[in-house]
Amino acid sequence: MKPTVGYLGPEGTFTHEAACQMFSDQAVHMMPYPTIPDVLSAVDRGECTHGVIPVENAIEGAVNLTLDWLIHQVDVPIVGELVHPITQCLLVHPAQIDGPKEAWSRIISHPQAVAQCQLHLRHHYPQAQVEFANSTAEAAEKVSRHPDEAWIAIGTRQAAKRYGLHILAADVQDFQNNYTRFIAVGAPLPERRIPPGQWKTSLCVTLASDFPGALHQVLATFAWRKINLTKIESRPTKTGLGNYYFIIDAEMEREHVLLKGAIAEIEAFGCQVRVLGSYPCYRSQSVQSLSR
Ligand SMILES: O=C(O)C(=O)C[C@]1(C(=O)O)C=C[C@@H](O)C=C1
Repeated sequence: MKPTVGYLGPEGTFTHEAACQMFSDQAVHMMPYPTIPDVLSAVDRGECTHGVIPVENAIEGAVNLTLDWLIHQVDVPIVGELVHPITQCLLVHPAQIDGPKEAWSRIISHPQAVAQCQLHLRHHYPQAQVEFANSTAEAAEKVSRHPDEAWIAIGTRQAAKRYGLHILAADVQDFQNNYTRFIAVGAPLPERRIPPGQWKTSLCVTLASDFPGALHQVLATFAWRKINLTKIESRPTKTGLGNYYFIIDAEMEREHVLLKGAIAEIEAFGCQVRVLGSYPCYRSQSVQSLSR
């Protein structure tokens, strides 16, 4: 049976681009879901073998919804990562392109996309109201259904094609080098033709309470073994003010003797460690040929 890959849809999202890249070497069934929790729940209850969701953006930082759902709501391992370039485009209905710049009344997109372009939007469209959507492609699809409205969606070039929209401006994010890290969750990823750039293990560490210097101690455990950490993020445990988990990404396989030793040492001084996944990391090749 073909693997089923759930992703944050509809077709034409950045997540869709990332999912097509991750599974470009094999026949899979692509299944769009309207929200990140829907993707994760579908994998958790076995409706999909895999799920692809965003986890971190170079401009806006962590996608908290993804982290919180992985920690609190589901038990699905991270099995792969893809770093994918993000080019934000302003997409409008072809019936509206001749109007004056001041006439654009609404800008619709995913909150992450709006945040990545906020300076551009303030400068060029200060009059426009912002409306949030579940994804950039959902916004594009909405604009396509309203030919009489002077609305702008922020999204992908692929969404312009799929929903018959005109690209008013491309590359409108406020900073160049805009990349998003996407993760695959669920069953192990089939081997890809291109070798991974690196291997990471994501850990969720709960510090021992009333232990001065606990975080320092945790970090020292990695430092003296020379284990490279690529990210550390704190998220509330949701049990009270000031209580946090630390999500730590280490550049090493879970089975490596040094990482096993580090985890054992952290647990020995009273902290809890949950392995969220140990996985290969890839970079996007090209986003031109996305046809699934
Ligand atoms: O809405 C989309 O197109 C998505 O894939 C979501 C998402 C995100 O949540 O970060 C993905 C990449 C971009 O950073 C903007 C939006």
